[in-house]
Amino acid sequence: MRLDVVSIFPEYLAALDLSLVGKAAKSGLLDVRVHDLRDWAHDRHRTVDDTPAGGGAGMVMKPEPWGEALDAVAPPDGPAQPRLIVPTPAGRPFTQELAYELAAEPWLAFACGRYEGIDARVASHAAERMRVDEISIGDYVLNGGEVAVLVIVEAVARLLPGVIGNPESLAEESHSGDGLLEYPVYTKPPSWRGHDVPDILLSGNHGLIAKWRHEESVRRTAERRPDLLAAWGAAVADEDDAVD
Ligand SMILES: NCc1ccc(-c2ccccc2)nc1
Repeated sequence: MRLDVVSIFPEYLAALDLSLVGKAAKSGLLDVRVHDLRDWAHDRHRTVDDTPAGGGAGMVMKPEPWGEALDAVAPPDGPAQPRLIVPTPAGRPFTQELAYELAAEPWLAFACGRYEGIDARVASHAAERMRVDEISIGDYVLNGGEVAVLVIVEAVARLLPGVIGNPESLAEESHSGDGLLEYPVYTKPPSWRGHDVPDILLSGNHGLIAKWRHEESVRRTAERRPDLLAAWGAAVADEDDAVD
């Protein structure tokens, strides 16, 4: 997979050289290219923003540098086009399902907005030649899209074959397998500062351990994410109906 990121703070994306994503890049599983939007701002001050049309507070990112940047990253007459991801509070929610969808793409490009956002014509013009997804990683406002890109890239990269050591661990995670939150995990020592590992986990009875873990997932989901529990309950009911 090729990943391009365009930002006015390219150094923010240095984290992509670390850990899991960094290893995937070094092993050739990922081809990560970070670009400075100001390389396509040609005035003396390399200006990338201007006042909002219609007035209002803050500044908006100008379309011209973005248009040139996207043309340079993904030439319009090129053999292929990337799927363009634009992190924004106004986007559709980023989910594990969408992470799997993006992990199947050969080429992703990320546009990191700053200020009040990017002139809307950048996305609509790009959509004339590439798929454009405006994506939100949650209902809060950041100062820019870079942090969201790090979140999306990590969630996607770890799904790529060969990136994480044990693919089996993907199945038991929260938001992956059965739609419930993950059960609590423990390791040694059996007792630590007066807190003990639940006895069942030391019993060696794998059937009872699996039952306890499922019950803990259901308990946690009910406590923290009743929305997910409702969806899980409906899915289980559908499965039961299908079997009947
Ligand atoms: N859903 C998280 C998120 C993503 C992007 C932004 C953002 C803020 C300012 C400018 C451009 C993007 N804020 C929140």
